[in-house]
Amino acid sequence: MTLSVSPEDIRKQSISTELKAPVSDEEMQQAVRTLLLGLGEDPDREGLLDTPKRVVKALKFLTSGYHQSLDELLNGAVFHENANEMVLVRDIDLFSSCEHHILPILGRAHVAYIPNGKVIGLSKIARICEMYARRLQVQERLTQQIADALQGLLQPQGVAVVVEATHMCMVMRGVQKPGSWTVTSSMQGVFADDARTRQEFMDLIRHRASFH
Ligand SMILES: Nc1nc2c(ncn2[C@@H]2O[C@H](COP(=O)(O)OP(=O)(O)OP(=O)(O)O)[C@@H](O)[C@H]2O)c(=O)[nH]1
Ligand SMILES: [Zn+2]
Repeated sequence: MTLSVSPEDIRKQSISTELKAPVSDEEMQQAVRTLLLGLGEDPDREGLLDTPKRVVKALKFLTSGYHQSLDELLNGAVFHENANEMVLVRDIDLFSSCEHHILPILGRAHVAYIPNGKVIGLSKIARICEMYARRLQVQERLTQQIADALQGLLQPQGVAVVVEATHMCMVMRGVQKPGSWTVTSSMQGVFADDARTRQEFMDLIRHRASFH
């Protein structure tokens, strides 16, 4: 199996800690301690003693997508197959972090493609979403990166990605609009060129599954 995403592209998908100024966990924890002090808290009270350590651990997990690559998460699960009907994985839960405030973006992704000789393991579609979500993001880029990854890996007839999400930076602070949510999409190939294919995708992401 040959991937059309070059090793160089795949390498660029992950940000190596070696390339960045090395910052120790200790220094990161000190920074959280400073934040706590700035908030008027006492970082030495019992409940906060381990908070710097916990915050650093949590943030590292929430951005662990920087250290993953498509190659690694795919584990070879691209198969030659003569399917040429739409494949859609719907309602993939997404937990990301906005790059402006480092606050949660909570939502769902719907990802479809029409194969062109190759299919991908279904779980890998959710893993691709997760890898890009676990970085500091804007919703538009997250949506585009998911679509570009599938396009690059499969050269399908088309890819469609819709992300529906609510941004805690717009809910809990700032403009404070709890009911608001944002829809972003990336349509490539036949989904961009053919209104009927795009409509079929839009209908499929709206219909109720019979087993629900
Ligand atoms: N396009 C886009 N904007 C986002 C996303 N997440 C957060 N934002 C916006 O980024 C903008 C940052 O604006 P600034 O004025 O620099 O920051 P701010 O003062 O915190 O803005 P407010 O949220 O309006 O209080 C805000 O309008 C956010 O709503 C995203 O995924 N995509
Ligand atoms: Zn934000």
